[in-house]
Amino acid sequence: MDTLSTLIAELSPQLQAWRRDFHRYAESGWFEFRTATLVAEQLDRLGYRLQLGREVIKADARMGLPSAEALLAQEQRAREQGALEKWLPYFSGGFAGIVATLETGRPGPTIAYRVDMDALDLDELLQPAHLPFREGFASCNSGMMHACGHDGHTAIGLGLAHVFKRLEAQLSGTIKLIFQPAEEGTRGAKSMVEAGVVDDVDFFTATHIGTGVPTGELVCGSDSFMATSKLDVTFRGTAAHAGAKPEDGRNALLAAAQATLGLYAIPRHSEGASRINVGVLQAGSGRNVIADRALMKVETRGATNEINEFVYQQALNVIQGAAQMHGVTCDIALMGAAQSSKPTQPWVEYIQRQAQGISELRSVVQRREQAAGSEDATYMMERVKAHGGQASYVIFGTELSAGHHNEKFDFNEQVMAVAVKTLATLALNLPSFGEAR
Ligand SMILES: O=C(O)C[C@H](NC(=O)Cc1c[nH]c2ccccc12)C(=O)O
Repeated sequence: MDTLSTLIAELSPQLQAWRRDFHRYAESGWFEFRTATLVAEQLDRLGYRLQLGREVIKADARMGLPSAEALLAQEQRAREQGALEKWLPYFSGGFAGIVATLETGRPGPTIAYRVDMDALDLDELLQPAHLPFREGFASCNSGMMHACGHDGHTAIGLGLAHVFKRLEAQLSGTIKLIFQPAEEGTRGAKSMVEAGVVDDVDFFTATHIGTGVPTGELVCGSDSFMATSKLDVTFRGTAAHAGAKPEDGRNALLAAAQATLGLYAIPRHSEGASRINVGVLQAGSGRNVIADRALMKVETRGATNEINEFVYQQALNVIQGAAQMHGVTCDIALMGAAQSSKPTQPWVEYIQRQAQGISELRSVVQRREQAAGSEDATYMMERVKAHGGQASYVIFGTELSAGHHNEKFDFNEQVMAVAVKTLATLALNLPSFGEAR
């Protein structure tokens, strides 16, 4: 066995232990306080140069930030669950982002890896049929569950940190490990980009596990993420007696209902796919009261930024029009956004060549069209590309016990070792980038 394989074999139980710990203490977007302190501690012990919190997250570029009270309550919850006091102040207030840098001292490019750390707003299934429950690592935080594999991504990031440190003598240039908060709802990446974390990156790779890709398969360039905008809309009207004085009311419920139908009537676009979804609609307070308040959670998507922008602008018109129709006000808050992006071909081909040497991978696919999902890593990819760098988004296939964002979601943990091995190889062989195939 070569050194890398030996190292990975030694690391495997640790990958599982990290993953299970993060899974058990699942933390939703902007609440990743405990997770981030444990990650920082590991990286610090290994000797990485750390940039934490506000240094890597631009405060006013954060989207969909929970209330200050919620952030404070969750920080306290994290403290009670073993968050490390030493690191907590850096992340306080919704700043759980980390960039760990390894300068090898030898000339060479900067290669960066991005993983995300957040859980979903979902209750995990607490029944013996579900392996995480059976084995005692189901989420102990109600309404928060790692149902998209980010617990595995975080463990993979730590695994890479260990491997690079052990094989430092074989590396050149600079390695950057980026641990991002709040990917769900596409809220966190932009704030890291605006803090400049990828401005010096020559080669960038974001990683996901699962997403329907079969076990043992690697997609080297996940294609065509949709641009997206996430909106919270609040309609405010006037409550009134529904029998005695309905004419005094200003009906927020009707405005929201009207807006919902209008949103789904936004035209398709000749140049590519688009999506609209009203995922939440809440209104009213009582049967005989004209509803004075309504909340809508909406998302738009488009195959290109332009198509998403078209849907988004139409959506604003529909919402404002519906509000005007019923004499109510509307507040529209942008809660998240992502761009469309495609990986750069030379980097995809390099990843493919490297992956062909990884015996654990049974199938290496150059590109795969995404099934109309979105990802805010696209902000990082586009920034790297704008500076002349190379970027891709890779997917390591793994068997799943249920689909992503489902309360029975779980993955085969062996995928983590395969991912660490493949991703580490990209940096170890980087001097061969650009060589003839
Ligand atoms: O827009 C978001 O909130 C991001 C979220 N992102 C993902 O779910 C990641 C993802 C992208 N494509 C797939 C396909 C299957 C599972 C997961 C994904 C989405 O598209 O709803």
